[in-house]
Amino acid sequence: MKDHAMTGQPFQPVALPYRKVTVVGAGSWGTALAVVLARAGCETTICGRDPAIIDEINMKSTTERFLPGVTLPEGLRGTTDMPKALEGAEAVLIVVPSRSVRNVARQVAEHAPKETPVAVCAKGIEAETGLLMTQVAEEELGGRCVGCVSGPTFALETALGHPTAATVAFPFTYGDRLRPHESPAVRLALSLSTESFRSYVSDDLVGVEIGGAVKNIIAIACGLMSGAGFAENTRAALITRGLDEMKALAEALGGRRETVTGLSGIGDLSLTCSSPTSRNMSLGLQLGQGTPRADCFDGRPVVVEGEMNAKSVTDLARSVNVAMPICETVRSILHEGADLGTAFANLWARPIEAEPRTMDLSFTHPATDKDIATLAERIS
Ligand SMILES: NC(=O)C1=CN([C@@H]2O[C@H](COP(=O)(O)OP(=O)(O)OC[C@H]3O[C@@H](n4cnc5c(N)ncnc54)[C@H](O)[C@@H]3O)[C@@H](O)[C@H]2O)C=CC1
Ligand SMILES: O=C(CO)COP(=O)(O)O
Repeated sequence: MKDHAMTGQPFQPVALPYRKVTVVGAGSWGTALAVVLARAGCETTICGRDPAIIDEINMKSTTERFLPGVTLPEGLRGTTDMPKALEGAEAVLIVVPSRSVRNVARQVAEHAPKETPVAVCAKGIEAETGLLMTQVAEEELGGRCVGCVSGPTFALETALGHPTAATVAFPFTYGDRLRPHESPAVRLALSLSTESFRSYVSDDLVGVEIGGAVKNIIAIACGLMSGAGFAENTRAALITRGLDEMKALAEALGGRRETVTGLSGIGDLSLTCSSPTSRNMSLGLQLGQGTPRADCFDGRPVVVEGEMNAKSVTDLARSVNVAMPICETVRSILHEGADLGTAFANLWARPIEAEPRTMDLSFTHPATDKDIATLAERIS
């Protein structure tokens, strides 16, 4: 690195924030991210498919369904016209539920400038393919640079300006063309920087995305157990062992262990497993209390990523021989008709294992069928 001619200090390369960004997806998280971008001084367009929501954003600067009580920044404009929204965009954020990412990425590919980087902000694994969201988007986006934004970020708190931090992940190198300071991660992190929103950068897309996909399932597990009447010991055990499942899957897929201890891993896991604000935790709580699935959230359709992802994540884990007993338990309850009490009693009665799991040891658990039945009875 060259020294600065005047000061003799090492020359620091300058990265510039993106100045014109389009957010595709006008739900809670898309709008909250658009709020951050607009507050950071970025020319921000939000592209949604529901004209009533977009009219409310443009005419009243509110979106009561998604961010109740928030006044949106004046500069934030909404549209349902995707080609217009993507015209001249320097960066694009795709913020729709994971099951819609492929479809939306395909539309973005048609209309966004060829060089525009795209960050996917959904948390999940594609059911049909087992691909990460960035891999799904990459398949559709014709060579554009693809990354993601993830972290412990409840949308409403973010939009209300509560101090929040997230990780922006993109590749740092492209062959020998890009250097870290030229990565879209740094430029987007600068665009996502305000007095209350702090961005970190990473090039470990696998580690970041596995964190986001797995934490939702563990949050459902925590909700189920809290709803069934158990307390903090149980939740702490599920969070800690859930982190171990996250770490094992991330590493098996080529992610880095230290990423899992960052914002997108333990950060998001601890947030989502600790608060009924989380839709995933809340679904678990309601089911654990015995509410029928159709009556959860008063019958409103709500995005609960962990529900479908309990299946896609465990399918992926099975394909790479990673044991994820908590996620498997949630899957068995949500998708295979397992009884909540019996499933959790069996989870607790698994053979004794070593911590960390890299030590390959296991012993038979002394619990008898009667012990398991007694615990199952307490949970049901
Ligand atoms: N709400 C939150 O606090 C956070 C959510 N996320 C993630 O962001 C993703 C989106 O979640 P939310 O915004 O909360 O959901 P939401 O339910 O609030 O909004 C989803 C939006 O996506 C739109 N959409 C769905 N399918 C579409 C399609 N095919 N084309 C165009 N628009 C489509 C819907 O119309 C809706 O506006 C999820 O993967 C979630 O896990 C991530 C961080 C925080
Ligand atoms: O991802 C989130 C916070 O980081 C939002 O969690 P829920 O989808 O469970 O509400």
